[in-house]
Amino acid sequence: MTLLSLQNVSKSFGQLKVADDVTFEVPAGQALGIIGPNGAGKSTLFNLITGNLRSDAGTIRFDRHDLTKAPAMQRCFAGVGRSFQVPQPFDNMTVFENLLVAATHGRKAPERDVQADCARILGQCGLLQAANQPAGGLALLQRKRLEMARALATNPKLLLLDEIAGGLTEAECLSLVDTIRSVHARGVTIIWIEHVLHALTSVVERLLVLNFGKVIGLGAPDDIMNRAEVREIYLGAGV
Ligand SMILES: Nc1ncnc2c1ncn2[C@@H]1O[C@H](COP(=O)(O)OP(=O)(O)OP(=O)(O)O)[C@@H](O)[C@H]1O
Repeated sequence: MTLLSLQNVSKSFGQLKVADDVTFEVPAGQALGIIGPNGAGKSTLFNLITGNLRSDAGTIRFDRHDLTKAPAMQRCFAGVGRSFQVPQPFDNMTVFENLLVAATHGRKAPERDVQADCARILGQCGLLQAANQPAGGLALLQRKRLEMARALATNPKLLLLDEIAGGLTEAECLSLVDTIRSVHARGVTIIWIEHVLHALTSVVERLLVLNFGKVIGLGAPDDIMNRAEVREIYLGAGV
């Protein structure tokens, strides 16, 4: 079953076309990676899927519903969850309280109904020890984990991860990859924008390449990375 489908989606900022006739589908249960140079329009694509930005043209369908014109909150209720490139937790709240806020608002559910699930998500994301610490005191890896945990607290069918491995050491990155794998193994569909390629390709089943807002490749990671056009655009001429 197709969970997410974009048909001919376009978006411009003035003269700059950041999504150019983008069409692709993501089957339920799959993990898709998105790569492309800086400024290619990757985060903008997430903003179009989540409703933080409205597309100029095209159709966005999710879980059999047309969400093209739906506001961000409605898409969250429908099951679209996301992490942001720069984590922005509520610094003065504890880690657990951060999850409760995401769960109660993201699911429209009373606190008593989401507490147990928030505790489970803390465990899954390796944050149980930090549950009662203020989020503002967390180191980068834990902030990234909290960013993902907050998205999971909304109970998403589709989880969008925006450069969640950026800035981590190799060991931190590998531990985060393990967590992402465990989330995927529970059946959550994932779209992951990432520059850390080895982390990305160790999780995703397909790669989509964006350049100047256009999809220039979509397929198995090995096939995509072996294409001359992709290597030139993404890794630099002559690679
Ligand atoms: N709200 C906005 N108004 C005007 N231009 C914008 C806006 N948001 C993004 N842009 C521009 O759109 C282009 C695509 O930005 P976007 O953040 O989607 O790229 P990206 O592929 O995610 O890049 P990176 O890998 O550096 O995160 C960039 O040139 C950016 O400066």
